[in-house]
Amino acid sequence: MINQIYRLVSARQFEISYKERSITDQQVVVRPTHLSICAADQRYYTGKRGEEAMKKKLPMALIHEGIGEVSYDPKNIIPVGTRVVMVPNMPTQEDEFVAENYRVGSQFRSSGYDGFMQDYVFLNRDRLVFVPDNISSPVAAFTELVTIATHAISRFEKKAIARRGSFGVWGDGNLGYITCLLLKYMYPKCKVTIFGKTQYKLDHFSFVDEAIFINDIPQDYEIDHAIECAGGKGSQYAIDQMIDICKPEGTLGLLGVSEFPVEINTRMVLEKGLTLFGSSRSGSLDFQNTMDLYEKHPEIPNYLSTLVGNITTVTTVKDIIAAFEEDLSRSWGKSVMEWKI
Ligand SMILES: NC(=O)C1=CN([C@@H]2O[C@H](COP(=O)(O)OP(=O)(O)OC[C@H]3O[C@@H](n4cnc5c(N)ncnc54)[C@H](OP(=O)(O)O)[C@@H]3O)[C@@H](O)[C@H]2O)C=CC1
Ligand SMILES: O=C(CO)[C@H](O)[C@H](O)COP(=O)(O)O
Ligand SMILES: [Zn+2]
Repeated sequence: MINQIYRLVSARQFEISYKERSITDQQVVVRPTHLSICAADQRYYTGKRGEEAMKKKLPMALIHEGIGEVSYDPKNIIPVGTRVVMVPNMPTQEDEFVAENYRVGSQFRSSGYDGFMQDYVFLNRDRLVFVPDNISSPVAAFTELVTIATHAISRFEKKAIARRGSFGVWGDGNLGYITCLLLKYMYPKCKVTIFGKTQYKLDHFSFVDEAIFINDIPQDYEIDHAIECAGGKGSQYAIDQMIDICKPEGTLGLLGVSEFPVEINTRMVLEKGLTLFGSSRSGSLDFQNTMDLYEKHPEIPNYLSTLVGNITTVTTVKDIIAAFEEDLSRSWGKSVMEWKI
């Protein structure tokens, strides 16, 4: 069959490519239905990803957050129409020690490999996760972003000292919201504090124990552990504060992506014996764990619906551009494309 792929060719410009795909018994064919825009897609769309990366990775279909409906399973196992989340990471080799999203050979859709902006996506069976009926499609669309927090918390669990009294999360946006929410459900006895910049954004974090403005942190304030979800230029400022107020032997998770290297106060990292860990992307297991968490705590997807910012129906390339532009102009929530092209 001929598949249509909607590729970014340069900043703010998409072109349709036609690719011949043969149907094999190895891959399930999925028709995307709801695609959600990530900050990483926006860095490519606006050209902020940097000249070298743009040159190396484009043309490329964007989007690595999305769900779809199974349109063909060569083994006839998954019924046509089944709603599935698509896992964007594609490992190419096994490693018993290194998680699939950190393996050198792994390929990630919308970062050097075509993302989900296609008529049909061909996926290995282990790259599909079923969506429970009670999860709305717009919320399910950004499951991948939720798995980023699931994955980071699972890494935290392996690295941190046993004290789990309090967490601080920096970044009053999508990832900060999700991370605070998961921490509240996974560590119900712990105090979770969001550190942010903007009152109306902080107002959304109704479930946290405390919200603090980054310019107004009380003197001698302390937390056990911290997670950075700010990204960009805000990362350095956030990491600085995290190092300052984290107790000795605390653990700092770094999730925000920055195009430029950031300075870190290593003297204080050493003095306090802090553990800093980076966490990027996620794997199939994180998707399944996230769905299990939704089933165990149906309040989580309810809270996540607060993040559905805008839904654009996409039937043309012009609509794709409109969705990306609208997303740039919005300061709260996720933008979802209802994929009807
Ligand atoms: N590690 C991974 O695998 C992944 C990383 N990311 C990255 O995580 C970051 C956040 O993504 P997302 O939540 O979607 O983006 P958002 O823009 O929704 O959130 C970032 C928020 O952090 C705020 N902020 C900026 N500086 C600070 C600071 N010093 N302290 C506290 N808050 C601050 C921003 O405010 P304002 O806008 O007013 O500056 C904004 O509200 C991005 O860099 C993104 O690329 C996303 C997905 C996966
Ligand atoms: O959003 C992400 C995962 O959900 C990552 O930030 C993204 O994969 C980074 O990719 P790139 O190196 O292409 O900017
Ligand atoms: Zn992303």
